[in-house]
Amino acid sequence: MSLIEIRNLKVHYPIRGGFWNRVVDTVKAVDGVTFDIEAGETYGLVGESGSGKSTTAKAIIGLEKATSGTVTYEGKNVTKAENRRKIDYNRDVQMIFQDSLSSLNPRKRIEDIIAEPLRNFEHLSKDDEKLRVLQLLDIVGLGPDSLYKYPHQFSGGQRQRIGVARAVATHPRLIIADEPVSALDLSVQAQVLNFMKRIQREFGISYLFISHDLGVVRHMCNNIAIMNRGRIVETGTRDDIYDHPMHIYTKRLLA
Ligand SMILES: Nc1ncnc2c1ncn2[C@@H]1O[C@H](COP(=O)(O)OP(=O)(O)OP(=O)(O)O)[C@@H](O)[C@H]1O
Repeated sequence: MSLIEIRNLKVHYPIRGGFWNRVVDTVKAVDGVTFDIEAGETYGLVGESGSGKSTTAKAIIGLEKATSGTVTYEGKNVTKAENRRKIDYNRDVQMIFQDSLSSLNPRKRIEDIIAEPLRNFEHLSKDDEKLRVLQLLDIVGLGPDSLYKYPHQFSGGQRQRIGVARAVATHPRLIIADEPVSALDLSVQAQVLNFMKRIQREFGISYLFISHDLGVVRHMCNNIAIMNRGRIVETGTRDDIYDHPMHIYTKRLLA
């Protein structure tokens, strides 16, 4: 059994228009996507802008409703919100976003931002909570003086580390990282990616790693799926995809 199994997942958006506001068309953002992620691996989801990567991620974590298909986590069907609530899914599966400035609440101090998932899922005393937040900051290489600062007081790379600290706060099994380094300078990208790898080794986390950047994916991922127009057109190991691409779309991406 894999950690998570995605089967024939579809997310279709109705487009409404005209005087009666009827459904005039549908956007098939995700149109029948199937893949598995094993415990401890980094699974890459690659494709151009608009191919449906983010929508796939949101449907897996429950930010977007699946039109059809299933998501099975440790053998349990978590496609519906009520089933996700029954097990620890919302604690076990966390997300890191591309744009840390808009995904971190600008009015909250770093202490509160990182403590938020702890407050939702664990009921720690004030002292224990602060200790955990300090440990998490330390893990991502930030000092105790960060506690009382606000997101805008950090660089993009530091903010991404704060996003990583928040994501690992509840000891998740899977982190969905949607273009986690795309907004960063090359030198800072490497730093954040190496952090993510270290945390993966230390905590035994799996990643669903979403990117349009094939260099970054090659550095990070064991298995890769290539997405185009809402569908997966090719899957394989890193070597399969980079050394022997089969699909014309994959060849084009690599070129
Ligand atoms: N709420 C929505 N309503 C209608 N269409 C949507 C909605 N969200 C996404 N789409 C469309 O679904 C398609 C897939 O979008 P998605 O954001 O998943 O792609 P992506 O591969 O993640 O691209 P990017 O890297 O640019 O975010 C796009 O054509 C997009 O315009």
